[in-house]
Amino acid sequence: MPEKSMDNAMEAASGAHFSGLRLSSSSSAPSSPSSAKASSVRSFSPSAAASAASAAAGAHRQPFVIGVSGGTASGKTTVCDMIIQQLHDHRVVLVNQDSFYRGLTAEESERVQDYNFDHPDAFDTEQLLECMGKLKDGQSVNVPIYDFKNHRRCSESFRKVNASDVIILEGILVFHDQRVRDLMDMKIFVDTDADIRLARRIRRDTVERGRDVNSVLEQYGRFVKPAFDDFVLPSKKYADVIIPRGGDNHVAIDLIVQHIRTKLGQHDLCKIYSTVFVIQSTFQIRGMHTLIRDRDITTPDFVFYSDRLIRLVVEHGLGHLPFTEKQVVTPTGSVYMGVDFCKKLCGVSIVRSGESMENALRACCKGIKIGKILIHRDGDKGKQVTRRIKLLSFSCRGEFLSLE
Ligand SMILES: Nc1ncnc2c1ncn2[C@@H]1O[C@H](COP(=O)(O)OP(=O)(O)O)[C@@H](O)[C@H]1O
Ligand SMILES: Nc1ccn([C@@H]2O[C@H](COP(=O)(O)O)[C@@H](O)[C@H]2O)c(=O)n1
Repeated sequence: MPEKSMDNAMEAASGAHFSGLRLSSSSSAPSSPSSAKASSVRSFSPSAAASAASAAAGAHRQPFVIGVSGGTASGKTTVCDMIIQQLHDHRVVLVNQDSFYRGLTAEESERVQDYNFDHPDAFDTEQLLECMGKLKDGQSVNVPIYDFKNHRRCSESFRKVNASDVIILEGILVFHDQRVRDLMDMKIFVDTDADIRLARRIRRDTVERGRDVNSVLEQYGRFVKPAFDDFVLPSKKYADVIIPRGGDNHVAIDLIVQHIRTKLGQHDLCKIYSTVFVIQSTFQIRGMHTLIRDRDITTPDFVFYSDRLIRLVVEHGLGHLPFTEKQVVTPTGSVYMGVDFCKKLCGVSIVRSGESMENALRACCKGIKIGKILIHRDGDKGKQVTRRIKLLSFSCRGEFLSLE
């Protein structure tokens, strides 16, 4: 695995409360220097780097899917554009539910003023699901382009949408069908006053969609408002986040973007490196990370809280080691079906990097043998760096936990 990319990924995902560990099992002594830097605790194996690298190469990263719903002209598209703009360092694509409006029959086209474009049946939801499924699977898709002036899809042109880190699905009824909702990692409802929406709709439909004011008002009263009350508003309950005032609400959009960034960080890391485990953050953990980052902390406090954090990482790392089943008889005579720790466990700490973790490992594993590895870097800034590895006074067979 390219060491740098692993380090960078860790760094990017860390925030103030990240603790990572990478594991693999080995029964041979350490031999490869190439995987010797990156995380906090890991068992040492020459194959670890290779398997993680192949996981990185072959792994398909699941995109983060965001649904954005709300009434007509509430500002859904505007909010999506703002999110996309602020997530500029991620690949984000927008899919509009409008693209999946069904084509009208000749009869329907003749009496288009009687057609209800706000009813769930107006959309080809099966096609939408197929398209979203492909995108989630990492395939690119051709999305139809809808022509609002002529109420039909452009038959000869499509918009190619590539697989991406983030997929935003936007539309008045994207929360209506449970199968569509189930695709979403986050649901946003844009909540804008009905009068404002109607005013915007009149302006937009007359300027951009080739309508006259009368037809907009007629359609609004007959179909748009009733369907909003019957289908759109009831789907608001599925939203995780409700944004009042749409695109004017910069605070809400900032918070949403921050949340997506955090999710993408952890999401990516664990997907790319299948042997990376991220310890669940708690206020205790964040509190300790805050203390040790405070430049005014005293040395004894720094040591105390670092040790506590290290202990958590070591405990967590041990939890990923193999075990065997074991039964014991309790003092009251009942049988307890438990597990036994792995028998042969050794620690290897990287000199000047993992030694601070040795005490925690000793405290957790009675009598554990800990060896040391010295990694010597030759080379200068800007020049090629080679590493020489030296195993200092150690012999042990079994599971290795490397501390670095
Ligand atoms: N915060 C806003 N202030 C003023 N006009 C807005 C605002 N948000 C959207 N609009 C306008 O209202 C219309 C509908 O907005 P849009 O984002 O396309 O809504 P939706 O996608 O929900 O139909 C567009 O013409 C847009 O320029
Ligand atoms: N041929 C069509 C298709 C749809 N509409 C209206 O579009 C609205 C949904 O789009 P928004 O951008 O406003 O979310 C919906 O309310 C339909 O009435 C249309 O007028 N003609």
